[in-house]
Amino acid sequence: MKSAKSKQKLNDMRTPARSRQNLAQDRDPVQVYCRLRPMQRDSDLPCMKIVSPTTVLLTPPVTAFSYRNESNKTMKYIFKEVFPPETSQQEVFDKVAQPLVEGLVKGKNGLLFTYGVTGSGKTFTMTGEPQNCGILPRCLNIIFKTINDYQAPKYVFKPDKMNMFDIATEAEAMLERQQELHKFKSNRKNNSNPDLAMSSSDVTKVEGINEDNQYAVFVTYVEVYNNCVYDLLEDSAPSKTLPVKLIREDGARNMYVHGVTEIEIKSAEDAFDAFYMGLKRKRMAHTTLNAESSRSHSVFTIRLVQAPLDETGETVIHNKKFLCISQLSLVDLAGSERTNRTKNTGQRLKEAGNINKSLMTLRTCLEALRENQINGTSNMVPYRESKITLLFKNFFEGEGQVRMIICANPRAEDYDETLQVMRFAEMAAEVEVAKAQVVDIGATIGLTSGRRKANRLFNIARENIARPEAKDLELDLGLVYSLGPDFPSLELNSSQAAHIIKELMAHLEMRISRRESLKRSKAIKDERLRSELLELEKESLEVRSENASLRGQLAAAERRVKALEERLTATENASLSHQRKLNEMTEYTSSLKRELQEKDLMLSQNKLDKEKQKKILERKYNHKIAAEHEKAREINSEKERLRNAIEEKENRLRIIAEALNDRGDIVDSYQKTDMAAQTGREFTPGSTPRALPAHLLTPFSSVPQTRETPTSSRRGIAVANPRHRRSLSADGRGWVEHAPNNLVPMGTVLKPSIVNSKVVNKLKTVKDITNSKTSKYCLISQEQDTDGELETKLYKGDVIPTCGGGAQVIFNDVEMMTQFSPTRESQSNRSNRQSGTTCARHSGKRRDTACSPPQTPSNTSKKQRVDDD
Ligand SMILES: Nc1ncnc2c1ncn2[C@@H]1O[C@H](COP(=O)(O)OP(=O)(O)OP(=O)(O)O)[C@@H](O)[C@H]1O
Repeated sequence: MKSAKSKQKLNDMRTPARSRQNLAQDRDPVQVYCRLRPMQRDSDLPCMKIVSPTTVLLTPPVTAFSYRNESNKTMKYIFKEVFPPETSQQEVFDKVAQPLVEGLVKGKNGLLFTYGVTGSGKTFTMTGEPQNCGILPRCLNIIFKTINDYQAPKYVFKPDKMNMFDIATEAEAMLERQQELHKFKSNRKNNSNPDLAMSSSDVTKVEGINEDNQYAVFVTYVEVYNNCVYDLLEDSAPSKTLPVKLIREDGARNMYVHGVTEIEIKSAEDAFDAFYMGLKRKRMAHTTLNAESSRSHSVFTIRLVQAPLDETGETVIHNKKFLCISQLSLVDLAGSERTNRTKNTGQRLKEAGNINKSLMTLRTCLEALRENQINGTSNMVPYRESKITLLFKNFFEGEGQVRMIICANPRAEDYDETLQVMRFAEMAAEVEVAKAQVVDIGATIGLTSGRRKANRLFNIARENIARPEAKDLELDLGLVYSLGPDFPSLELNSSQAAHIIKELMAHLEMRISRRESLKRSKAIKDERLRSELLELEKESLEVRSENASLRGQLAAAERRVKALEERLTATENASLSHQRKLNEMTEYTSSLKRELQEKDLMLSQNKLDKEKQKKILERKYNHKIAAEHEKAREINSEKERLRNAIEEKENRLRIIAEALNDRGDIVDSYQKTDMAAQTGREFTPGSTPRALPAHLLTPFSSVPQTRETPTSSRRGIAVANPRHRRSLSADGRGWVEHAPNNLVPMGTVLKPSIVNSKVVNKLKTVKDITNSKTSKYCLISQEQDTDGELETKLYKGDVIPTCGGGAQVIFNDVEMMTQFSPTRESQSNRSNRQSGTTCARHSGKRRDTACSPPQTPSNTSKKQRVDDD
């Protein structure tokens, strides 16, 4: 029984180039070469110059975009080697690709890709032209030249569709070969392009092949077009669209194209057939820059399967664990291009976008790898963002050799794109890849080397012995089972009979003893053989039972794998649709974001406008408030002034009232006389009294009392003097007289006469009060008192505009006019008087009513002004 350690060792040997995250391993940088193509026209100006076998200078022409935008310096780029335009295809192959083929044969993985601007010679370098073939045909030629003598019969190794290989028995392989022969005869297709093939005499072998192994070559050819993988070797009608293939990870964490057609190739010609068939399917499109431009990345992969021969050196060991699979991927990347220069539109523009995006992802991946390697970080490398990088993942994370040929067109016209390519190359050269280890599996499992050679010699010898002319050959067969030389002559003659018999006896004795010893040896060997056979039988039984249980496990595992595969396919489909949805949502989100940004912009603009308006309004408001304050101050000072005036008047009135009380009886006669004297006629009802002294006619009068006049209130009231109308009613400001409809007409001089007023019976709209003309408000009401006398009240106030645009009325005056019937007995001490009208004004809390007894005839109204606070 093998230990787990030795099993692991075998596993490692089986896949020498599988991914291993052993960072401590030796590493090699990605080797970057540069190949300049010849100039197309004599008139073309160059922008590149080779200054040494490893260095080129890149000088910006004045027409270049970068000339204007960046410092127009000449840049120096160093490569592993720079190939001038005159370098032959063979030279490029020898320097770049042959070491990769050597590695392939020794079991190492290799990746070679051509990178450059469209039309720079990538396809020329990779594929070449008729009679001047490129790297790919040369690789195929040299591989077959090298392994030709060591190839396994066809169909011994069979792809298991999961990136691994099964080993068939010789009989199974033969059956398949016969079936293929039958099929081949019935529908033979010729895909080959003789021009692409090379004469095998031109080719040399590579060194380092292990002669104790058997080899088989398999090829796949896929293209990555618009970030989808297509199988170019798929057996389908050329007119049919190829299905998209998925990239998966196998058990050893290697990426592979699931379900890709992997063709076993037995000669370089077969390989060209396959390649040419794929080439025909490759999408080509015309662009303005290059008439035969590749619109997709194409990946041609050569897988070399090798298995050690058994100890006889005759057949391979039928154990998958001992298989060594190495691959060489030759990648012709689509050209990077500036879309505005190619003038592509529609589908071509989309292709260009996808090409540039995948190249950008390749660049990003290499940058991330380099960062991780330099800084010891383990940042995620975005392999999954593009199919081409996902497919290359193993090369960068596992072991192997990665080489890149930067193809450049030295003409000045291409400078801007070439500059980007050079920067990419500079960066890629700093990425390191782990070195692959070479392992001889046969030696590891205890097989001696030279088995194939020994077997060949043995076969030659056997053939030679079988030949008739070989009977004379003296063969040293070593220790063989023989009883010795032939019997001596048995012819007896008398003279020598005794001697002959003696000789014969000796010979027989020798033969007998020899036979005995051979019998003993045979018995020992029989015994040994028996025991070995028993041992083998036992082992065989164990193996058979183990085999049976393994078969059961395998069947279960296969069922599981199938179920998992189905689930995986479903998940991948779902993932694809999710990815599509995600893309749509991302697009939608970004459009929403754009909208949001626009709205944000508008909002901030509005906000700014509003803030501006707010500031203007604030300024206006502050002015208004200041004006209001000013007005309030004015009103207060006016109030103060009026209060003082009222107090003064009150004092005077008090004095007058006191005087009137004291001299009540004098007044009548004095008044009559005085009035008669002034008017020169009799006082009649309805006439206007005019002759009262000025200081008594009005409380506002400032005329001093020069002579002794009675200070009776009766004398002081300007009952009939129209000049002494109530000042507030006649101040000429805009009034609103708000009076009921059915106001009893007074028709006397005491009727409130308010100039510049507007009479309304009903306040219909706010504008009745809130307008620029109205500043005073007077509400008139009439009612009968308990004695049935008519009482008219005038509530007066100031109309003050409010901040909100309305108005408030501050009542500050009440004027009352009461009509006394001449026939009614007054309860007061003036009850003997016939009739009269009193007038009172109220304001604030204090109500100070003083009704003078009527001095005038009954139809004359009498007005008295009582000023309050
Ligand atoms: N080193 C060279 N020597 C001679 N001719 C060359 C060389 N390199 C390129 N050419 C010619 O230039 C033309 C364009 O080359 P090619 O098709 O290889 O470009 P490309 O980089 O593969 O373009 P694309 O990316 O568009 O496929 C071809 O006709 C080819 O023959």
